[in-house]
Amino acid sequence: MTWRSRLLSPSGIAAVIGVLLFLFLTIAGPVLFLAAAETSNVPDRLLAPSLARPFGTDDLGRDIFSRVLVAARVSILLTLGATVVSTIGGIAYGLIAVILPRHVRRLATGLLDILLAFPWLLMVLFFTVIWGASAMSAMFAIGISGIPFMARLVYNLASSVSGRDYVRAARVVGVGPIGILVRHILPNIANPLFVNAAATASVTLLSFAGLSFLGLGVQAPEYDWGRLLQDGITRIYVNPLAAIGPGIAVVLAGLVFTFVSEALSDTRGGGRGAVARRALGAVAPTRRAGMAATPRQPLAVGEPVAEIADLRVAFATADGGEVERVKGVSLRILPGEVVGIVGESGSGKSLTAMALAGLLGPDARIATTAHTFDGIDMTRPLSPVDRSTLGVELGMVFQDPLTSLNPALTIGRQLTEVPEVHLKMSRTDARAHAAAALEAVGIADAPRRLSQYPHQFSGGMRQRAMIGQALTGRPKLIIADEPTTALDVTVQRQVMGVLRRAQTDTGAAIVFISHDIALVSAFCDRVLVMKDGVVVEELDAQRIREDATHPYSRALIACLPDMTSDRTRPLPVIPPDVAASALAEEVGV
Ligand SMILES: Nc1ncnc2c1ncn2[C@@H]1O[C@H](COP(=O)(O)OP(=O)(O)OP(=O)(O)O)[C@@H](O)[C@H]1O
Repeated sequence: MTWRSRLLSPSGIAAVIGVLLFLFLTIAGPVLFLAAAETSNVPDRLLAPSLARPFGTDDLGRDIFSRVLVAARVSILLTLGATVVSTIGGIAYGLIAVILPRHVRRLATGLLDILLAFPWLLMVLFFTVIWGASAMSAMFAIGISGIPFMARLVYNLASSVSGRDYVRAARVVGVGPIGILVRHILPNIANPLFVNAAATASVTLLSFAGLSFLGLGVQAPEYDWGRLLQDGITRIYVNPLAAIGPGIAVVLAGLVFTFVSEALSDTRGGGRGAVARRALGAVAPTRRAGMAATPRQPLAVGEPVAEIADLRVAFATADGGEVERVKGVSLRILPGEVVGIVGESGSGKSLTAMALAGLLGPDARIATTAHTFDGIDMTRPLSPVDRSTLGVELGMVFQDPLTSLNPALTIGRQLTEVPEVHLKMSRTDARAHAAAALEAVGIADAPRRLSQYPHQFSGGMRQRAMIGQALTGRPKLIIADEPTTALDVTVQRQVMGVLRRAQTDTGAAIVFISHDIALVSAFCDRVLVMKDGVVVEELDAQRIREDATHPYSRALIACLPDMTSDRTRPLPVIPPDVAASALAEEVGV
């Protein structure tokens, strides 16, 4: 839903009217109503409600309605102040916790959990008692007591985003932790944070009213709605409106905060986009001292563009052990070569490809005897120059472009990153370059499309935009991890055509991962068949039917229908037990 349609919805209109009303009261209330609110007029004391004085007068003859209007400024400013304290504190704590090393992070989240288990109101009372009863100390007490809740929310949201493909991809091209947080994580969690902050504001308002009512908030002669409530409660049986009036103000302001929170929720590209735009300056390749760039030399004839030898990838198990998911895979990709990897789900295809790109997370335990990309030794810590080379020469196309394109940034912003940051182009040149890349993958009206967000693209267009992103550099290798699995057959053909054209235009090598052995053999030069973390067979793509000898490869091929297949019969399936025992014999695992 766009901002426009949100604002025109009933809750949007209510939010706008409410915000304008309370804004007016905050600015003009004390100017317009101060005289009636604060001038004592003893002959008029304790008057009953009337048209002229809707809530009656207090024991000094002051108009209670005017006092409620004047109190709006203090009540709302204190509420906003406390909300800002808890929001900023929570965002800072939550985001810093996400980038801490694992053990310190556990401590930080453990502390949060302890604070969250502690009753919130007790914490507020604790701080107000320590700092003394005043409006400011109440504001900080409420604000600080709200930090753990906000920090937990930020931490959870940021953790869920930090594992996304686009964050991993940003890491590999050298965006530092602060850049990742500000540019890729914060914009994607900003929307729920805004919503939560607005919703928290109504609770904060009630807390202020409560504290002032208890005599721990705003002190006389100052007054907010809570204090007025306290003054009126003593006469509740004589003049109920003296207490109900300030209560109505609290309820109305709370409703406005709730409407604002509803209007903020579910808007795309607005709140998040705004934060993203403000954050654009945060993109910078990480500079690490003491790391020499690998000297750049053209590849010798026959030298692979990427190579990984005896790759083993393991993960820790809950019982403290380790489970190996990739068991000694070796892969050598020559310039311009198209290599397919097929295998059942969980056979280790993606792990192998991610390891090749240096994109596996810190939870993966990786061992290799050699790992190079275009002459860069990937087993060493990479220098900023190496990372820049990777950003320009390595393209990734993932299965789900919705998780690999950053939803908070326009397509243009994402496609100009490599030309601007790594190819050092000016913003205008980078945009023209990105538009050309979009056109190269068959997206019409590219300049306009660059200003759109990923959700405004169809699935096939998003996938083509991902391929276009790879083309904005000078790709030597494109890793396409099941790029067509989520697409229907027609769109699948278009995307395969675009990938093929990208390969012939740039001369890049491609590693193409799929479950679909027919698709892989039609597209690739060579096919690796994987099962249970092992490459069980390597075949010439043109001759897989003739050359396949391994039982698992033969079983995969047997599942393919051909001109002689009886279409009235169900397709054969690979019996798991038979295949497993045959494999055990074959590969000795
Ligand atoms: N971060 C992780 N932690 C623990 N196990 C993991 C992790 N990532 C992958 N695995 C496991 O490693 C195995 C291989 O995963 P991988 O993603 O390479 O499979 P795949 O062959 O690409 O499968 P699919 O075709 O379904 O994507 C799977 O059993 C998976 O559960």
